[in-house]
Amino acid sequence: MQKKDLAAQQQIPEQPKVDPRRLLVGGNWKSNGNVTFVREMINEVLNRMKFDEKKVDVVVAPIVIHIPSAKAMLNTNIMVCAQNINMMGNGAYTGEVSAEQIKDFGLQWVIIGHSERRKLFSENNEIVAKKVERAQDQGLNSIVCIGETYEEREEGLTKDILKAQLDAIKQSIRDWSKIVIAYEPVWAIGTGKTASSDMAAEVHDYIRKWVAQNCSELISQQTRIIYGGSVTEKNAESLITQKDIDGFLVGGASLKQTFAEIVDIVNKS
Ligand SMILES: O=C[C@H](O)COP(=O)(O)O
Repeated sequence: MQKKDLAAQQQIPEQPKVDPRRLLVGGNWKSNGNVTFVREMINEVLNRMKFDEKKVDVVVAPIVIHIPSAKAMLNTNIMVCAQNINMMGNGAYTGEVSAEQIKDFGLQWVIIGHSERRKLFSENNEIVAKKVERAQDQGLNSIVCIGETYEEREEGLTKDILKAQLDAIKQSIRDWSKIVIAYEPVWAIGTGKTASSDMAAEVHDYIRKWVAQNCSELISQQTRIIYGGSVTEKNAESLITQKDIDGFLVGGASLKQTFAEIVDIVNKS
């Protein structure tokens, strides 16, 4: 019997088509919080949020020892994300967590190349590229962070820096459906200085064009490019209404009730 006939006979419902460019809001908790924070934030904020999960993906990234309890406590429509993976895999690498272990634990998401890791832990473009390769090998969804410093922007180097960061990861990516690019201008992270919506729109347009030129027009239209850098409930609307901004990676505001307000704004956009 043909598959089609079998499906009709068994009345198998058609799988809903997921928009590859559905919106995404990530909460990056960085190295914040304790056991009580995780429990209260999840029970009192995250699990009370209402959003259309076909329209918006919501992920939260706790520190690694909080991942198991967060995963157990969170409603199923909110996914847990690792903040980092190593570039080597399993082995004698004290203190490191591999992409294999993240996948084995049942996570699907990881943040790679955050500017804090680039700056404080000397992760250069080559290391970021290796980590992206590891994540791709394990089929993990990667939120790959790129962005320029204040000095680089002042010197008019923003696009050169972004191009170098994107060029570096290009060879590591075999499956673009597992890649989200997070544009996070370093000068806007944790400073209260957000890129204006025009400024962010211009950079997101540049990134999308880079994807079109280096991969394909179709992939560029299906790739999520999110913004991060002092996103709050006050600026979220003006940013999310830009055509090339597909969501946010939120730091400070993801540690409180404001995260739910940001998710709500994105959900209603
Ligand atoms: O990963 C998140 C970004 O670093 C943004 O952090 P922020 O919202 O505290 O500026």
